[in-house]
Amino acid sequence: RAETAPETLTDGFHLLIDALKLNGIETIYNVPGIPITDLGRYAQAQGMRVISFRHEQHAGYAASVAGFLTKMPGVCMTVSAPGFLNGVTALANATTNCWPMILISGSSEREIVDLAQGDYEEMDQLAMARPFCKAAYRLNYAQDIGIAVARAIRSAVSGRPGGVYLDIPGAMLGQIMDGEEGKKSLVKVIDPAPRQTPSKESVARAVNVLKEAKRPLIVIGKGAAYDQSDDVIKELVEKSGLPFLPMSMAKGILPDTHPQCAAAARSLVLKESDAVIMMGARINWLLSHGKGMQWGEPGSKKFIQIDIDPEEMDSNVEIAAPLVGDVGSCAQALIDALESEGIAPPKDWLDQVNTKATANMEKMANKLQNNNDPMDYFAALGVIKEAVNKRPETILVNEGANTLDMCRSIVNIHKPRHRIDVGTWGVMGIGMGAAVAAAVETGKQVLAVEGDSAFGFCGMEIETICRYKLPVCIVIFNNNGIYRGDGENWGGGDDPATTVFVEDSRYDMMMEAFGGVGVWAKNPDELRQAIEEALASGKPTLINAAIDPAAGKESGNIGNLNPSSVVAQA
Ligand SMILES: Cc1ncc(Cn2c(C)c(CCOP(=O)(O)OP(=O)(O)O)sc2=O)c(N)n1
Ligand SMILES: [Mg+2]
Repeated sequence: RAETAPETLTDGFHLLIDALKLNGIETIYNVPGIPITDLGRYAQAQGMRVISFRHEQHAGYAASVAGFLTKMPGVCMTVSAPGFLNGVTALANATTNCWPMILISGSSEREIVDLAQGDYEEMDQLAMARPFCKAAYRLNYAQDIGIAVARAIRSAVSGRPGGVYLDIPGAMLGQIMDGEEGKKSLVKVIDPAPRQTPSKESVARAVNVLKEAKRPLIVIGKGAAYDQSDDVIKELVEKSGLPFLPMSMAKGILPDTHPQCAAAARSLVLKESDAVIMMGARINWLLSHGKGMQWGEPGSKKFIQIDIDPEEMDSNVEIAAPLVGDVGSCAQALIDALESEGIAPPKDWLDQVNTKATANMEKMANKLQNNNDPMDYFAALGVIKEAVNKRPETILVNEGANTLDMCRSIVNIHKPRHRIDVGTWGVMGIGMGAAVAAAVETGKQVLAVEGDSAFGFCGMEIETICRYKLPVCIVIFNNNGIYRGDGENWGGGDDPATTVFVEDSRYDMMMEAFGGVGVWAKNPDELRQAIEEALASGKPTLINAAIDPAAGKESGNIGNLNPSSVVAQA
């Protein structure tokens, strides 16, 4: 084969890039290193966007958020063993969130791994990845790249989306083959995530439940946001006249200011509703598994569940009307069926919900207009709320405990997929990877509202944000603590047991070190001014917002999940 003229030759490096590009994947989120450094260079040379991070976990979070935003698998590329393991956290988080992502990691040759002969960064990565993802494949031959990439894409986005691992031994990249043969070996995936329509019987069953309901509710989950069937969802909500409760990353499919939004009356609608449509929302810990006092008397409501995965049904509570299919197809089927049944909207119930929601919003509004010194969460979030209301195109990224829980209920979202947060796991450290992906994939301005502890998990990526000059404004709610410190030692003291950070840490100076704009905001007016300038300029900015350490509560709204010790209290 040596006599073949070089220009007709290809190799594993170039076939992998060709396969990704053939399937519309234009961006790789990575950390370069052996054996994938040249792969990244060749990808750039062939016009792909290669975004290099400081740690693979955040490259992986970025890839998974790209998957959530685009319905195409985000690609994270890492070196072997430690780099692969750093990416696995993001791969597992993507799978838990049902976001499509492909982790491509360089690896050692099988024959060395299987004899445990101690290769550079040797690890049986394929075996290690399997428990944390939807599917895992290993490439041994360059001619298989086309089919392997096709399989990885289809596994990532079909059915319930999730993380997929693709293991690429270094030697495979260097394998050569005839250029024409190589081209023929590539596969363009056809219809990787086919629409799945619900059966007529299942739709009729769901309509029967709604016919008897006096106080129905729609809970909209991030699965519905992912589905991008925004108009159909809006039509179902508005034609049915039902109140809707958006889960945090479903906010904005219909604006939080919509007259049927029940977010501000969450306790009322969960307790009093007698039929609940779960739309791309799983009944898991985020909804107390559908049990307990917040759901009213046991058996007091019937559940209709829309999910792409039939096995999700009855996972926590009995589902009276399972609707298996993609959100868009199920919503359309319900619209058609409700129209033919002529079910009247539950006007009295909606008025009751609206009255409660309006009263709660007024109560909250009064708390947001304060100039307390030191600043508290309410005042700081009042500024964030105004800023997003003024620029609804801004994509909000959010993590922390109080910073997360209070922001979720106070800051309105007006557009679909414009709020990205900690997802199903409640993982800290998602923020900077999410901010990079949101800016890179959409080109929009990003506002990342971070607890100071949460920021600590991903803070080094501000250098990545500055290096690519991304339109990201980071606001750190700096209450000097992972929560609030441990009470009696509040103030930092010299007791190492405290969970208090260095008081008044100057995170803003970190940003200036990388050429970004750094601001220390000590009151709502300074915070407002700094955010306004950042969103107007689009410059990478970090605003260090001083928050009263005594504000908020440990673990935000989920402190009840902590086990308690009887002995300690004795
Ligand atoms: C990877 C990881 N580690 C630890 C936690 C536990 N955790 C941690 C460490 C939080 C930080 C809260 O502190 P913060 O400064 O980010 O927010 P507030 O001070 O505003 O509450 S919130 C939370 O659930 C987590 N969720 N994820
Ligand atoms: Mg904090």
